[in-house]
Amino acid sequence: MTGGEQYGVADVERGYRVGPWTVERALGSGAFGHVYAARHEDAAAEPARAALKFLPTGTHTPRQLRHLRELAEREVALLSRLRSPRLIRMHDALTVDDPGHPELDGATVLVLEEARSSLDALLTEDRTPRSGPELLAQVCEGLTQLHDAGWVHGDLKPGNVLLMPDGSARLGDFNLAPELDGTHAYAPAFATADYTPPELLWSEVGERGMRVRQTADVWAFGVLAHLVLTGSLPLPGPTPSARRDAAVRYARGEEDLRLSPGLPPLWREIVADCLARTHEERARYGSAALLERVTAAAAGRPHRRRRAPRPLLVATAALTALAAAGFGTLALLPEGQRSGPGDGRDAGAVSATVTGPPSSGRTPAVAATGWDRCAPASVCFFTGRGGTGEMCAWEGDEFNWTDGAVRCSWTGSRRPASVYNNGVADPDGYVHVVYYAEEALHRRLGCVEQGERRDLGEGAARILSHIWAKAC
Ligand SMILES: Nc1ncnc2c1ncn2[C@@H]1O[C@H](COP(=O)(O)OP(=O)(O)OP(=O)(O)O)[C@@H](O)[C@H]1O
Repeated sequence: MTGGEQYGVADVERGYRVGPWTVERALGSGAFGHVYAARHEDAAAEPARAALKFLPTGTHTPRQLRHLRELAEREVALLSRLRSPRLIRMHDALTVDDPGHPELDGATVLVLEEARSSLDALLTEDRTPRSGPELLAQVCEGLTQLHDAGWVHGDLKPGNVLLMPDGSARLGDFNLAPELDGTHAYAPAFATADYTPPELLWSEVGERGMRVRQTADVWAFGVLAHLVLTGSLPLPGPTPSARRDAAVRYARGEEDLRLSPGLPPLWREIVADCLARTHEERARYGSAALLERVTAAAAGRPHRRRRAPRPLLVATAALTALAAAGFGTLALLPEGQRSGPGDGRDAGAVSATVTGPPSSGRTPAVAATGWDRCAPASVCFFTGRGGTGEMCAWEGDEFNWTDGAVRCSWTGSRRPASVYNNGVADPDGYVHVVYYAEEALHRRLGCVEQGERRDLGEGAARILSHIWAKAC
């Protein structure tokens, strides 16, 4: 056996026995522990295999010893109290009783379910894995489970995201994870610089440790998401200390955050919100809200924000009555014209278009012309200039023009010639509209601000998707 790293335990040889477990091979090591694959002496035992994490003890100064004991206790406390699908499970915690090996004697050994690999290893093979979005959703689920139970992870990074034999992700490594005490928790000052939020980079470490909050994990998740989706860290600089300085300049408002252009549009606002400058800004999104947004982005659809409610039922009912009376679907028709019922045109766009809220005092769309056909809270695109011709309108979060509940049937053959953003105030500030030449928000063409009416020019390209945005 040889000595470990600064805080590590001694390396453990193949065949070493702890309780019923026999060490087979090394799986990985971190700043504090070495992890080994092991098999149970009873092949029929459940589980028959496990990962043994040896946490250090032994040859350290009393201060280091106390500190190391705390790390082990923290991880055991969390793992024995929390059982959630996205957190790695602990089957048992053992203590090595081996006076013949003083460097191991007394070490705490966590008997964990065995992962196949880690996100760190996956990113070494493939900088932007196809499974990235799905893994991020699972990581976010793990964080939410941890946060809901009142803990902070405190060291979220690729090495601490474990990949199971079925390819799914679970969070591991909880020796820095503190339990909340009110709004804060106290952790040892040992987080990884690239994943540490700016406010903790200059935070003081008191008697009880560093005061951390769950928004520290939200920042770390933003860094992780940027890395997994683009292959690069969000803050510039060739070394961790250069990136830490960049984080400080950013937090002071001296620099803007420049996210990689390779970051998919659906993820940009999520990552930007996770990497908001201050704890307060990040706290606006609890982890449950973050999970909703991340799950939607991982599924390739924008998050359905709660936009100002509109009486869609009323609109639809009014439309049904109009259709029954022979007026047909109106919004897709040239201005001022009607079609017969059952002409196969898109009713989804109509229901969001023809009828304004009763409180708006607008006349029904049958009488409306031009821009006025565009109901409040909607964005409307027209085949003619100045809001003339056929119109497609959306008020919700449907973003593809050729699939989903609201479709624009003429977009295959014609380009929009004008647009009106009749957006209303939105609690989250999503009032502008960015539009794209391709489905799924690819190839940005332009942006129309709240209240803006505009001709799109002769050469306007086809538009196939759009999204409500906080800024143009
Ligand atoms: N349950 C497990 N199954 C398989 N491999 C594991 C398991 N737990 C940890 N590992 C591997 O061992 C490495 C180190 O584990 P872990 O991160 O828990 O140790 P640590 O010393 O606390 O690390 P850190 O430096 O992140 O604090 C991980 O990156 C992973 O590769």
